[in-house]
Amino acid sequence: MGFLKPFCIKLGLKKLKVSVLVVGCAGSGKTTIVNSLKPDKEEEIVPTVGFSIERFKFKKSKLTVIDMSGQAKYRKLWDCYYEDAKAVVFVIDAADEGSFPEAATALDEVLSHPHVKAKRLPLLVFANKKDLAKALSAEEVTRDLDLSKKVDLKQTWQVIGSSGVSGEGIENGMKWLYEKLQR
Ligand SMILES: Nc1nc2c(ncn2[C@@H]2O[C@H](COP(=O)(O)OP(=O)(O)OP(=O)(O)O)[C@@H](O)[C@H]2O)c(=O)[nH]1
Ligand SMILES: [Mg+2]
Repeated sequence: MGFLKPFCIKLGLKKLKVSVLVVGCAGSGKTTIVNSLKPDKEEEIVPTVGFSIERFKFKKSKLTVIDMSGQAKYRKLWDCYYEDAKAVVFVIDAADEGSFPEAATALDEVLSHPHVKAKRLPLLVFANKKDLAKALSAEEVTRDLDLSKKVDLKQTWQVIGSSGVSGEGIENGMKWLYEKLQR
């Protein structure tokens, strides 16, 4: 059945069930992005304590999204979820260049985790808050964080400009991820 599964999913005979891990620095917009994907959107978003698990449909897949807190005191928790994850979403506040060094260190830690390396998990980076005038573009974030050097060439990755507030770029990013997950 293993080799038939991708065909069954493509034909719509079987639903893709995947777990996606959402990480990034505190305040970068992870929960706002996850919330924008949910059919029942929450009015008020507060800093995540520890983590939050959300389950909803995206296209023909059933997504389990693990929205981690970016606060330093909860960072070690991220390590507990790589094993089951099928993809990683890393969110950067593109309007806060001061947060880039911390984001770069956090991303290095993600990419050097044994499960992420061994499974070559697809990595979607949201250069978030693009609605703000001072936000850098996806290309500028890629350059400033030296992403092409950081990410293993064999690992599938993409940087997409997004706004958790307006929703811009999020659907595109998720579509990209969805295509990678079907393989
Ligand atoms: N302008 C703008 N503000 C955003 C955007 N995304 C999130 N925010 C704001 O940024 C703040 C932090 O958003 P959260 O979604 O709580 O950030 P988080 O990454 O989940 O933070 P932690 O849970 O603490 O790790 C909130 O005030 C959001 O309204 C965006 O795309 N544009
Ligand atoms: Mg949060």
